[in-house]
Formats: sequence, C-alpha cells, structure tokens
Amino acid sequence: MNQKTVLITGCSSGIGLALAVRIANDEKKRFIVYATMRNLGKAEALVEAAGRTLGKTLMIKQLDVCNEDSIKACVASLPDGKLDILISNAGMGLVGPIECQSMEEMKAVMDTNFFGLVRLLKEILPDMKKRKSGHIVVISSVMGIQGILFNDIYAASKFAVEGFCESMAIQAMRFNLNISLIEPGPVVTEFEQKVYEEAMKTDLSKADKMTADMFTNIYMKNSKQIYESLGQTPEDIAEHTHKIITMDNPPFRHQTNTLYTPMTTLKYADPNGDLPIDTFYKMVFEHDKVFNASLNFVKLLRWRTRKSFTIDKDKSNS
Ligand SMILES: NC(=O)C1=CN([C@@H]2O[C@H](COP(=O)(O)OP(=O)(O)OC[C@H]3O[C@@H](n4cnc5c(N)ncnc54)[C@H](OP(=O)(O)O)[C@@H]3O)[C@@H](O)[C@H]2O)C=CC1
Ligand SMILES: CC1=C(/C=C/C(C)=C/C=C/C(C)=C/C=O)C(C)(C)CCC1
Repeated sequence: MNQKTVLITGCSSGIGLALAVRIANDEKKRFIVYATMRNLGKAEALVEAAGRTLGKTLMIKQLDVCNEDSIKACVASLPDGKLDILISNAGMGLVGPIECQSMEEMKAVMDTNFFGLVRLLKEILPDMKKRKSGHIVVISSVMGIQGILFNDIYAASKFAVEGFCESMAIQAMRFNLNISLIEPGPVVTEFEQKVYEEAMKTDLSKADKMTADMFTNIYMKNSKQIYESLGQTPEDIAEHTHKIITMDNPPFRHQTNTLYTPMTTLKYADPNGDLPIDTFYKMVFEHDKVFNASLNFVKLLRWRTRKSFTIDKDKSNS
C-alpha cells in the first residue's frame, strides 16, 4: 500500500502529541507519521501514548523549528527525502501588556510561530513543487483571524502565519498543492499553563495601574472562564485535522470550535472592523455580568452532557 508520509512539529505535548497519535492510528493505515520535537528528552509522553504504533506507523525525530540545520537534517533523514503532508504545529503563547514584555520575548514568539513555518516551507516546498503533490497544514488559531485583548504579539504572529499562507496558497494551487489553516479557539493543553505561569512572573510595575488592573482583573479572569467554558481537548483538534488531511478537496480555512464561531463571524460581518472591537469591549467592560453568566451556562451545559455520557457508558458496562 502507498502510505503517505506526514511530518508533524511540536509533538512533545498537547495538540502535536494528539495529532501524531490520531494519524498514526488511522483506521486504514494510510499514513506513516514522523512526529518531531525539539528536545527528544521529552519523548516519554508520546512514546507512552503511541503504544503499538511506535516504530510501525509512528517514528519520533528531532526537529527545532528555530534551527535551519535541524530542519534540514530531519527532512534529509526521511525515506527518499519525500514528504506528502507537513503539519506545522509547534508554537508558543505570550500574554500581557507590551510595556512589560522584552523585545527578546516577542521575537521568540515570532521566530517560533511565524519564521518556524517559513523555515519549514523553504526546506520542503521545492520537492513538493517538483512532484506537484503535497498538503501543508498549519495549526493557526482564531487569533489568526481576530486579535484578543493582551495577546497583541501572539495574535500578530498568527496573523503573519495567515497572511503568509493566503499569499502562498495561490502559487501552491498552480503546483497542485493544498494549504489548510486549522483555527482552534482555546484548547486545554500545557499552552494555557505555560502562558499563565509566564504571565504571573510579569513585572506589572512597568505598566500604569489601569493597564495592570485590566490585565489581572479583567483579562486573566475572563480568559480562565473562556478556557473552562469553551475549551476543546487536543484530541478534538486532532480529529478535525485528521478529517482535513483525508479530504479530496481540503478547505483553506477550518475553525474547530462552533461555540467560538459567533465571535469570529463578527469580523466578517462588518467591513469597517468596529463590530468585533465594540462587542469585545462591551463584553468585558459593560455587560460583564451577562457575559460571565452566559459562559457559566455554557460550562454547565457541557458538563451535564459529559456527565450523562459517562453515566450512559457506566450503565452499559454494568
Ligand atoms: N492551546 C490553545 O489554546 C491553542 C493552541 N494553538 C496552537 O496550537 C499549537 C500547539 O500548541 P499546544 O499543543 O496547545 O501547546 P503545547 O505548549 O502543549 O505544545 C507546544 C509544542 O510546541 C513545541 N515547540 C515550541 N517551540 C518549538 C521549537 N522551536 N521547535 C519545535 N517545537 C517547539 C513545544 O515543545 P517543548 O515541549 O520543547 O516546549 C511543544 O511540543 C501552537 O501553534 C499554538 O499556537 C492554537 C489555538 C489554541
Ligand atoms: C473571546 C473573548 C475573550 C477571550 C478570548 C480568549 C482568551 C481566547 C483564547 C484563544 C486562544 C487561547 C487561542 C490560541 O491560539 C476576552 C478577551 C475575555 C474578551 C471577550 C471575548
């Protein structure tokens, strides 16, 4: 059988790990997954989750998206240097007032989230073009469509990714290549915890009191609520992405969270761009009680659905 080779970046945790496991377990064994990570010392969780697929449909390799030599070495080590599907997933977050962030921190986000993708494509595009075959899948974000309070640099990095892919997609079409942007809303992974821990270390004395209060008392609280009420699992994102890579005509953009789409739709509903900004402003500064009550309601509904599922499963086991 002609199996497709899939290379995924950032597989030590979260979405990357779930993607590697899901695709390696494809029901029809259509894929050989090269699950990569920058630090092989962190492979334990993936090795455990991979189970019997390890060494069969799932191989683990080193790849740091910030290091050209590491990308070249990894691609060169693939059988015939041939890649059918690239899933660019490695990424990092950054939240807080820009007054409190160093240029180094900001550049690290752009270097990983945006230039990481550019470095990968510089390496793999020539061969895909030559063969006139390939699919580039990028784990973007709803923040690639819409900026969110205190995510200025992270959103900018995902906007850069989206602008880059939108431009590239036209050229790609000429070579019969597909590009797909996967746009998750909040996903419960180490990402949230890492961003939260970094935010807690932020020296807020560099910002004025109003900004510092807004960050701590409005953004941090609301953000926690958003993850709890609308958060998806990395397995959800893996399932969506698996569907996209098995389609004959994969879409250019795919949002994974239907609970979040009312927010992103605001962007497309007003060419002046004021509607999402006014709405987000009102949600947090004027109608915060209604906003929080709605999120709590969604959380309760989702919790009840999960609970009844568990009860049904338990019943069927007894
Ligand atoms: N969680 C969320 O709410 C959302 C996340 N996303 C996007 O999903 C992607 C995955 O994030 P998620 O799984 O949530 O977060 P995790 O923090 O769990 O995973 C991030 C992965 O990226 C890796 N990584 C970071 N820098 C590099 C690098 N230079 N080279 C190779 N790998 C690197 C990390 O490796 P290491 O362990 O070595 O640090 C880790 O494996 C990111 O692009 C993120 O922007 C999109 C929407 C929502
Ligand atoms: C929707 C929304 C908010 C927060 C959204 C968040 C926190 C989204 C997180 C998305 C992630 C983590 C994407 C990762 O790429 C605010 C600011 C509370 C204001 C009101 C509307």
